[in-house]
Amino acid sequence: MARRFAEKKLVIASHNPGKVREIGDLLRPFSVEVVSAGDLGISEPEETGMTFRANAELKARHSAEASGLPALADDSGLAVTALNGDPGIYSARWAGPSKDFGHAMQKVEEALAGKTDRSARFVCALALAWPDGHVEIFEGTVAGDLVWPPRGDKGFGYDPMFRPAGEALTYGEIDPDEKHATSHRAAAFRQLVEACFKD
Ligand SMILES: O=c1nc[nH]c2c1ncn2[C@H]1C[C@H](O)[C@@H](COP(=O)(O)OP(=O)(O)OP(=O)(O)O)O1
Ligand SMILES: [Mg+2]
Repeated sequence: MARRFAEKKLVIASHNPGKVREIGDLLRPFSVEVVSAGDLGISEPEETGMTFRANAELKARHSAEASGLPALADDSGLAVTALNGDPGIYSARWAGPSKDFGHAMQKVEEALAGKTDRSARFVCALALAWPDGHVEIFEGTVAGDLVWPPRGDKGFGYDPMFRPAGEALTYGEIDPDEKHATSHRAAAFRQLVEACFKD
């Protein structure tokens, strides 16, 4: 049995403003006060894990220990089929220290040159850690394909080149509420809510 969340306050253990915004939106229906790791001055831990789950867990533990509050971390990325799952857990690192996703998307497009399979998926692992060391982890994915050139500025990261299956628009173009209903983050979040937040 998963541990239920019974506290009033939660740290969003992310330094990515796009994610903090999306996770804040997803948590809005639940009466929990949220604060981000950045707001609390918590450092960004080194992401030494080899899986999304391991990195989500280490980020959540780091913020829970630093704050004494439960903490929710997200480790996510774009897995491109023809690139054997790259950039995967290295999705943020492909954007370099200046977090330039125009550059990161260009790198993906260059790596895809000459390949016909443009399918990809976004993966999201969410880890909820309590200060006593207990952790719950959930994973979600969304399938789609990659367009070029990138389109739209409503999302973040690789959103402008990702078109979810069955959609004409990219995640950069669609309404954020629709992304929240269908994304990898939403899929992981539904499991988290089912296991930890529902009465
Ligand atoms: O919905 C998404 N739409 C577009 N791009 C996305 C999405 N979800 C993850 N991504 C890409 C960009 C992000 O930078 C990287 C995750 O890397 P990841 O280490 O998990 O996050 P991060 O370093 O940006 O922030 P933090 O670790 O503080 O939570 O994958
Ligand atoms: Mg990161």
